[in-house]
Amino acid sequence: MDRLTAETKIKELAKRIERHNRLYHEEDRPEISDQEYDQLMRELRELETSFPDLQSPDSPSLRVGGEPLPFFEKVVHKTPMLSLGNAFNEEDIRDFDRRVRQAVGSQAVRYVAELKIDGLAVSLHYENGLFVRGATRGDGTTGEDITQNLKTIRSIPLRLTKPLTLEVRGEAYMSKGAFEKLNKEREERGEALFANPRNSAAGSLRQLDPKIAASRQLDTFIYGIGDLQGETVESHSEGLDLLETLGFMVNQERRVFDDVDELLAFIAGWTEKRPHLPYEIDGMVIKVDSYAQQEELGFTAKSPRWAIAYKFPAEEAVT
Ligand SMILES: NC(=O)c1cnc(N)c2cc(Br)sc12
Repeated sequence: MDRLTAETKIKELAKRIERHNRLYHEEDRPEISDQEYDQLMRELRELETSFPDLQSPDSPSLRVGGEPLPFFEKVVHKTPMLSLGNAFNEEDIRDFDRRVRQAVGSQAVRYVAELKIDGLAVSLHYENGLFVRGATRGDGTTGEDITQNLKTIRSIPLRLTKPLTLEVRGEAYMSKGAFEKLNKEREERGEALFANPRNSAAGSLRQLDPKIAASRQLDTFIYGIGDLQGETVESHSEGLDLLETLGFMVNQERRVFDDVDELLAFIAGWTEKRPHLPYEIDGMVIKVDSYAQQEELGFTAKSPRWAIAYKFPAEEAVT
């Protein structure tokens, strides 16, 4: 096949596969069988193998994973990935609020409260709207390059809706349902079981063979901007809205609060509702919304003064 024909065929196959992905994953109304879908993917991968420079950086073939890596490269994060101070009760949250208000003086303070997803923290780097590198948190400064594994997660966009250069942070996780299904399959194969969804997500993403990550139902919630070129946002909630517009999966259970009592009621509410979520959370994250106030508050040696993690008490084991 000549190059021009191959280029046309690759574009046509990618378009068809993306349409069937949407029909299957988003609309739950597949039009072709798994075998027919696999055949389309085989044709695309064969052409991309014959003409590697014709593989688009957002090709659907990247979702199934390529060859295993010999090892993971190290990645230095553009800005360090945070670790958060912890709060364990209402008084700790009120102390946090008092410290914040003392530091910002008479200014009004708005908080954003979000669910603290129990998964594996990841950093995703995009250049001109294309996903180019993804890494684990590691020690907060240096992580492992798990780009090929992350490209198999469908909720991670390979191409953003705008050609921006930015670095975002989030959590890769496995839902409770996917975790139960995976462990059932492993039990039937006589394999060791994963202890919990977080371990299974971390274990899946730290495999050198990306086909393993591709075979696991992993998902993401993106919750932070590490570096942003070409756009300005003034607050964390505005940043989350931008992330959603760009095509990232941003958790909907977020709320802004101007009053600490309402914030505490929201936290109490999720303590009750937590077992009914389809994914595991281990607490709530409360952040000062205004970036200007975050700047003013700064960091301690370990973590930001403008955020705190409220940790839920350990869930009683379900007997
Ligand atoms: N929404 C958030 O900020 C959030 C959610 N889930 C998490 N596991 C974490 C961890 C840090 Br550090 S922030 C954060």
